[in-house]
Amino acid sequence: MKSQSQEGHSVPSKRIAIAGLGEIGRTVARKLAEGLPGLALAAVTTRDQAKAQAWLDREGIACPLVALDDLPDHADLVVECAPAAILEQICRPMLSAGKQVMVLSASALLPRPDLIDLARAHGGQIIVPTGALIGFDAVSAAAEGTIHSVQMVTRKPPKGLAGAPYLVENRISVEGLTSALCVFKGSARDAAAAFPANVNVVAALSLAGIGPDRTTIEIWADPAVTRNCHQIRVDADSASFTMGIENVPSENPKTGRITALSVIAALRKLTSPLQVGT
Ligand SMILES: NC(=O)C1=CN([C@@H]2O[C@H](COP(=O)(O)OP(=O)(O)OC[C@H]3O[C@@H](n4cnc5c(N)ncnc54)[C@H](O)[C@@H]3O)[C@@H](O)[C@H]2O)C=CC1
Ligand SMILES: O=C([O-])CC(=O)C(=O)O
Repeated sequence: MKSQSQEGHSVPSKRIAIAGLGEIGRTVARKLAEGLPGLALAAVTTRDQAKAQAWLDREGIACPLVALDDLPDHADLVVECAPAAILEQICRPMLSAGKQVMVLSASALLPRPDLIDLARAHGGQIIVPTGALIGFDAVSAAAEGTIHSVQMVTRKPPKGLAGAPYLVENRISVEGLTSALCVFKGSARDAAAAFPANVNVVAALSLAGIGPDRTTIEIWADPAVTRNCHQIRVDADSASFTMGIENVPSENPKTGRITALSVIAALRKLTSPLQVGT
């Protein structure tokens, strides 16, 4: 696969595969198929092959469907946008082959620091995009100095939290709420285990800043909000700042629409002659 450089030379494209053709995967696949400079959609891996093939045909996208283990043969970078449960299956073969994985299921990364060791040992790389959050530029800059605290408050419409393991195990119902209910307060590490598909954002934030044990979060099920709202307060020796984002939910109520766009922006940066932001 080749693409044209600005001088008109033909240069090999970076081959991108997508693992998980759901809300994020479909948007990213569409964009790659339309064209992103220096990047080529090289493969897709998904659970339901027939459904995925039907979608690719409808979209007019020609792209092989491959098995998880075969991803390293097809791609230089895999965008992991699949259920957290298969993070390891996606990362291990790619990282062992010295390749890159863009990880969206950041919650599943926290209990698996060995994947970072694997990347280090083989010259691979895990990239965690800002995803549904904001301000990792400032947080990672502040982390070069001393960050005293990172506190986050998340408010989601109840259906954006329904079914989370912590709610099920503790028999906390968020159905029919008439006022906001604080369903969790604790560390990013515990939140990621308790709400693995709902607050990947705090896992990613903790990796950008002071780690999963010192980053704290409150999670509210709030019937008064229609968006996935995140407020962050950082206190550091270089700056104090507060940041907020109100994400429009996608067809998957747990996932903000901006997430796939963050992936596309991060992919674009990989080959861009101009990079803005940390
Ligand atoms: N870091 C962040 O800011 C954010 C992370 N996320 C996370 O990103 C991931 C993807 O999110 P969505 O696209 O909204 O989820 P989704 O549920 O819409 O899509 C996941 C897709 O993976 C597919 N899948 C299931 N088993 C598979 C397998 N064995 N192999 C390949 N594909 C398989 C499913 O069929 C589905 O199409 C989730 O883990 C989600 O929690 C979501 C939003 C923000
Ligand atoms: O972090 C997540 O998994 C999703 C999220 O909160 C959002 O999209 O706003």
